[in-house]
Amino acid sequence: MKILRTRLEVSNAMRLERSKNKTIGLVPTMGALHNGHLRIIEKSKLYSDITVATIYVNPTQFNNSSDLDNYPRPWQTDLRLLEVSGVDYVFLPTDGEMYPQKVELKFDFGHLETILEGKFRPGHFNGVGIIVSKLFNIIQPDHSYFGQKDLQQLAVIRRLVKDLSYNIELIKVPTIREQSGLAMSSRNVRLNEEERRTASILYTCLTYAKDELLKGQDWLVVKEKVTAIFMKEPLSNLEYFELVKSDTLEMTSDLQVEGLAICTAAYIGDVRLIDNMIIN
Ligand SMILES: Nc1ncnc2c1ncn2[C@@H]1O[C@H](COP(=O)(O)OP(=O)(O)OP(=O)(O)O)[C@@H](O)[C@H]1O
Ligand SMILES: CC(C)(CO)[C@@H](O)C(=O)[O-]
Ligand code: BAL
Repeated sequence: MKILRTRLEVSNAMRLERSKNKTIGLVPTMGALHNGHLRIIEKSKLYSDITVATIYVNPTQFNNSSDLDNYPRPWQTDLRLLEVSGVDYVFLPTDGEMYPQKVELKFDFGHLETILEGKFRPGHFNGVGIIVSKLFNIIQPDHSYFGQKDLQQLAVIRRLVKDLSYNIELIKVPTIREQSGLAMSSRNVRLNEEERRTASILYTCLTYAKDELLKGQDWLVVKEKVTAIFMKEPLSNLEYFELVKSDTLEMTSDLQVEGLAICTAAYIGDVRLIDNMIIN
């Protein structure tokens, strides 16, 4: 595994691989790697000839400075995990390398900016759009891999690829969970034991709601019951629990729509977690 720290090192390495007719798979991450990331890398290794993982905690996508300060950064462990998982290259840039100057560019992702994560994390998707475009431009991958856990992020990036005519195939990897159902997430390391037990409430409510909807229960009734479950749990604070179209993320309450998902975000203690579940 080669560690690349500058844009120049990346473009030289990628030029070499392309001259050998290798396809390039990009796995963007913010580090603090877990089995969700490792599953994405496995998928890339199966489908792309060369796998490039990136580790960069992108400041422009954080709408909350204490979230940025507290984001875990166990780089040495991450590098060991990447080495063992057989990644070919890891790009580990500094802030100066990614942002040699302040970016004032603004994306407009339409309704995706005003609902769910877009609504609760103002500016977040603009920052994601900026960093993902930069990574696409620097690495120029054939394929890029993203987790289903960040379903709205995937919809944003799908739009970015279309709107900016990137010739990149996006590949979605299903959510990997702990035994309790809790979706693996780098922020889980900030949960204490009691919070970690409580955090499975997201998965429990998603599966409960899915079962109820599949039995034909009305969405608004289900949502009210789930809200009541969260209200009874003092360590939790529900931000949203919404039924959406899984490709565009538009909100709906129409169970006849094909391709539905439920998306949720909640604080457990002071850690904000997100999750989602495909319904049909
Ligand atoms: N449990 C998971 N299963 C599958 N993919 C995941 C999972 N968790 C994260 N990913 C994906 O890994 C990629 C990198 O995500 P990131 O480094 O932000 O990790 P994270 O666990 O989502 O961290 P956090 O949610 O705390 O920011 C993204 O495409 C994300 O969707
Ligand atoms: C795609 C990403 C690496 C961009 O910083 C981040 O949003 C993430 O880890 O999901
Ligand atoms: N995994 C999503 C990145 C973020 O929460 O900022």
